[in-house]
This record gives sequence, C-alpha cells and structure tokens, in this order.
Amino acid sequence: MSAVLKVAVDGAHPYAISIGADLLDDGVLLAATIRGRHALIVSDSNVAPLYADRVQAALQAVRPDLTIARLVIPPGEHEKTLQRFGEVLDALAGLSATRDAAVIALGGGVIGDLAGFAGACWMRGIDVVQIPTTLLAMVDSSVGGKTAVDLPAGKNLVGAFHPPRAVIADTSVLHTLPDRELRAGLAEVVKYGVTAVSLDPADAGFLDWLEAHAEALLAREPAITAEAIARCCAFKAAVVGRDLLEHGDRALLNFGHTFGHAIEVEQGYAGTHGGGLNHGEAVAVGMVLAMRLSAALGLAPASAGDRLQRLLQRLELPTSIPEGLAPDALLTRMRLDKKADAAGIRFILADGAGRARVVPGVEEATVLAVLAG
Ligand SMILES: NC(=O)c1ccc[n+]([C@@H]2O[C@H](COP(=O)([O-])OP(=O)(O)OC[C@H]3O[C@@H](n4cnc5c(N)ncnc54)[C@H](O)[C@@H]3O)[C@@H](O)[C@H]2O)c1
Ligand SMILES: O=C(O)C(=O)C[C@@H](O)[C@H](O)[C@H](O)COP(=O)(O)O
Ligand SMILES: [Zn+2]
Repeated sequence: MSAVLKVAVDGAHPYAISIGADLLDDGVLLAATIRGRHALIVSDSNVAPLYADRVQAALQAVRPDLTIARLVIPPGEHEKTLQRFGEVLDALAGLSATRDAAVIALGGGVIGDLAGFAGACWMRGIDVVQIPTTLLAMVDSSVGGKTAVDLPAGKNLVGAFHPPRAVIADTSVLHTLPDRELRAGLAEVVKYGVTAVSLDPADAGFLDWLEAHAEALLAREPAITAEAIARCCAFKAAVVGRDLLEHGDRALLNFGHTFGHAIEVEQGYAGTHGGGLNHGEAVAVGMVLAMRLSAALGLAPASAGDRLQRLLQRLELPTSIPEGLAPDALLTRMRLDKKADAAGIRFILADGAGRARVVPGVEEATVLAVLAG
C-alpha cells in the first residue's frame, strides 16, 4: 500500500481526510469510523457494482458484528431529490438504525450530498462517512459538511450543515472514472486556484501550478493527481475549519456557482445523464462569467478572464453558456441563490491574482450584459 496523505479539518467538529491508493480495502481505517452496530452504504448503480462489495468485505472482516445494508439509486443530478432522500431514511428505518449508526456515502457528490443530508436528519443527526469516488467529490463535496437535495426551483435548496465523521478518498477508484467526470472535477480544482490567496495565503501559487500541470492532471498522473487532491482538501479544510456555516469567507468556495447553478437549474438538472452540463462543467462556465463580471466592475483586468478561459479550455471544459438559455431566465434563477439577501444577489468576484471577495449591490443590468456576452 502506498503512502496515505492526511489532512485535518479543525474547528468544533474535527475529522480527518485520508487520501491514498486502495484505502477501500483498509478495514481497520474504515472500521475506526463506525461507532455502533449498523451501517447503511448508499451508492449509485455505476459505483456500487464496482466498489460496494470491497467496502463491505473490508468492514465486515474487522467488524463481523456489524449489520450492513445497502441502498443503490440510479446515477445523476436529477436523483438528488426529496424522494430519494426519503428512500434513504426508509432504508435506515429498515435497518433499525440507532443513533450510533453510520451512513456510508460511497459515490460522487450526488451521493455524498444526498446520503449526507439523510444522515444529518435521521434521529436529528448520525455519523456520515464520506467515501468519495469522483475527483470532484474528493476535492470538494466530501469535505465541509454541506449536504442537500435539489428542488425544481433551485440547487441545494433543502439541506443542512453536517460535517462527516471521516473522509476516506481512495485514489485508485479514479481509474474507472469517465474522462468527462474527471474534467468536471478539475473545474472545482481550478476554483481553488482562482481563490487561493484568500483561502490560504500559504498556497498562493496554486493557479500557476495548475497551469504547469494541466496535461498531467488530464493524463491522471498519480503523483500529480494526489498532490492536487491534497492541496484542494487543505484549502477547503482551512476555510471550513474557520467558517463552517458560511457566515464569512467560506462563501468564496462559491466562486462561479451563482452563474453555474442557474445553468444547472435552467437545464432541469439534465447533467451528464440527460444531455446537459454537469455541475463541474456549469461551474467552469460560471467561473468565466464571474471573472468577466469582475472585469466589468473594474475588480480584475480583462486579461484575467482570458487566462482563466485558456486554462479551462486546456482542461477540455466548456467556457460559454449553452445554446438556448436566455439571460433573463438565468438572472431569475440567480435571485434564488443562497447568498442572496433582501438587498439582492451577492457575487463572489476575483482579481485574477488569487484574491476573491463577496460583492453585494451589483447592478442587474451589468449582470445581464455579461450573460449576453
Ligand atoms: N457539498 C458540497 O460541498 C459540494 C461541493 C461540490 C459539488 N457538490 C455537488 O456534487 C454533485 C456533483 O458531484 P459529481 O461531479 O461527483 O457527480 P456524480 O455524483 O453525479 O458522479 C458523476 C458520475 O460519475 C459516476 N461515478 C462516480 N464515481 C465513479 C467511479 N469511480 N468510476 C466510475 N463511475 C463513477 C457516477 O455514477 C455518475 O454517473 C452536485 O450535485 C453538486 O451540487 C457538493
Ligand atoms: O463547500 C462550499 O461551501 C461550496 O460552496 C462548495 C461548492 O463547490 C458546492 O457546489 C456547494 O454545494 C455549493 O453550495 P451552495 O450553498 O451554493 O448550494
Ligand atoms: Zn461546486
């Protein structure tokens, strides 16, 4: 077994992120996260056939007394619903899960958010172990405790902050991840580059590093990939450790998301499985729009948008709004963004040199002009 990288998340609810190859088979590591006698593995029908048996066997070898059940749902963003949330709760009831039970989220961000929210609600909150299987989930969604489901009206509108008990990221599972999903994860990786100085000045050069290693990341070079995951987890750990509930600079992790979420909602959460943009792709487009808006307001040079667009294009990500989405329809969606308040939409804007901030009071006419290109 190769080296395991550890990132600690501090704060009121501390936990460890373990990153390494073949961690799914590490029964001791897995079992150390389970306190009670019941565990529910929640996964999707792409991931479960590949990995659920291994997780269950490893756990059961160390904890033969553990009763483990499984819930497998179809893949895709359109499954991150209240109905599926209810199915997870029903599965916990079927397991007679007590308060010391654990939900094991084995999958990408859809599974992590859905299972995490059910874990946050069952008996008012039980342990959630995140085992992310996409790059996006390893660098972002498995960490920080944001859990949620979507409504037709908007992304992640129903949810809770519920930090996991542990995050176990087995980098070997990325071998089976489709290229498109790898690229989607790289979009969130770039987000850390654009906001690096504000999130953690100690890693200010992350955007330059990404530009130097774009092809290696696309080629899934193991050492480069593991380094990217660990650095992203360190960024996220730093910010959620000091601002779990997003009263302050955690909001910077939302760079590109006000635009990106509007695209996802307007496309009806079509995502990978329905012919639309998936979350990472929508965030890629959203980041370019956010940088264009930053430039329009004089907060960044126009060249910053060009630089970001070039990097995203090298990573084979989309950088413009898909055909058929009207600017005014997107703006309407953005008004229900969770950062909006009585005074209007608040945007995360950046300077192109690693600094980002929350900006209120942006004229909607300026936003529409950016959306119209
Ligand atoms: N909670 C947070 O902080 C946070 C952060 C970022 C994103 N998100 C959410 O995460 C979701 C997107 O997550 P995602 O990009 O992981 O999408 P996803 O969960 O839909 O997974 C993408 C696809 O990859 C498949 N897959 C997953 N792992 C695989 C593997 N190892 N091998 C083969 N196939 C595999 C899945 O079945 C699916 O088809 C969105 O709902 C987004 O809102 C949440
Ligand atoms: O962890 C966070 O905080 C983020 O904003 C990470 C985002 O990448 C993620 O997509 C998150 O789910 C968006 O949160 P939301 O509050 O805008 O729904
Ligand atoms: Zn995101």
